[in-house]
Amino acid sequence: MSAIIMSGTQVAQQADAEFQQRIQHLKQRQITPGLAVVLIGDDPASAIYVRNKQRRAQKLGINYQLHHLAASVTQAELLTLIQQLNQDPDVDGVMVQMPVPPQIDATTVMNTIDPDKDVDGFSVVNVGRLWSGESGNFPGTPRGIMRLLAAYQIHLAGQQAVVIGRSNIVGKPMASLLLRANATVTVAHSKTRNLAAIARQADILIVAIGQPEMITAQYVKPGATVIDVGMNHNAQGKLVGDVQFADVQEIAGFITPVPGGVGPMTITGLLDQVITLAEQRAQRDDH
Ligand SMILES: Nc1nc2c(c(=O)[nH]1)N[C@@H](CN(C=O)c1ccc(C(=O)N[C@@H](CCC(=O)O)C(=O)O)cc1)CN2
Repeated sequence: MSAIIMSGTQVAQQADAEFQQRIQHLKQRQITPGLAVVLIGDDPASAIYVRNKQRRAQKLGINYQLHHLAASVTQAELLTLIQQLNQDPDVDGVMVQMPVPPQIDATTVMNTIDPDKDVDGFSVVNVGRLWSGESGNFPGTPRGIMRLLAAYQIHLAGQQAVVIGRSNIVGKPMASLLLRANATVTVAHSKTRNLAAIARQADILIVAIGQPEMITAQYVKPGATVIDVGMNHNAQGKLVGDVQFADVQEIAGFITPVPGGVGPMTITGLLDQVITLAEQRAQRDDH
């Protein structure tokens, strides 16, 4: 039997309907959520992702600022811009699109963004909040995946979850959010031995390794939920995930497609976070 396909596109549309209502409430109180995105250089994939964010944010009535900087921008120039955005009362969330060019130290940049405007949740303050179970800003992709799992009523408590990939953007925060939802979590990576055997234990398998179509049916337990975070171009130039979709959909219970799976949910996770920050601003105004 073929897996149920988890449509990020559809769940993102449903989320936008909820976001519209939340934004309407804010606007009744003269507050418009504000998002500032900093894009450095001309990486074609980043340009597509930023355009997708802009389209959705503007459709919802979010005040969207794009700061497109030259690939040669200096670290000092970038930090000056971030400090200006930190001070701007109309900006609720600030993010710098990754990856950044080699002269930029991404860690310093992330930790220069005010933690309460760090909409990506990449700063050490928000990473600490995430792992210590506090509320804070958490990265968009794992947040979006949690919403997608909830939309398809995938039970998490007590389930075996295996996250393949240990990046700060996806793997580590994903593991933390699954742990917070009471899943039993294993994080595997490029040095993991017997990867297929470990992956086959998963009721929920999250794959974020950046290796086109590496995960075949032999890595998947029958009936498992498979979430593919990969976004790669294969030899024919086609956009594919880290999972061999045609092969794995024959064995999985649920599976995300690429495109139309995790990508739209990443933007949903981000927009949810921006609106939440604007709601917090409204609460502060009340006091
Ligand atoms: N500062 C950040 N940088 C990056 C993040 C992030 O969360 N914060 N994540 C990724 C890129 N990303 C968000 O920024 C992102 C990736 C993919 C999509 C998306 O809409 N994908 C579409 C396909 C798009 C295409 O045609 O290529 C889909 O999957 O359907 C949106 C955002 C790295 N950088």
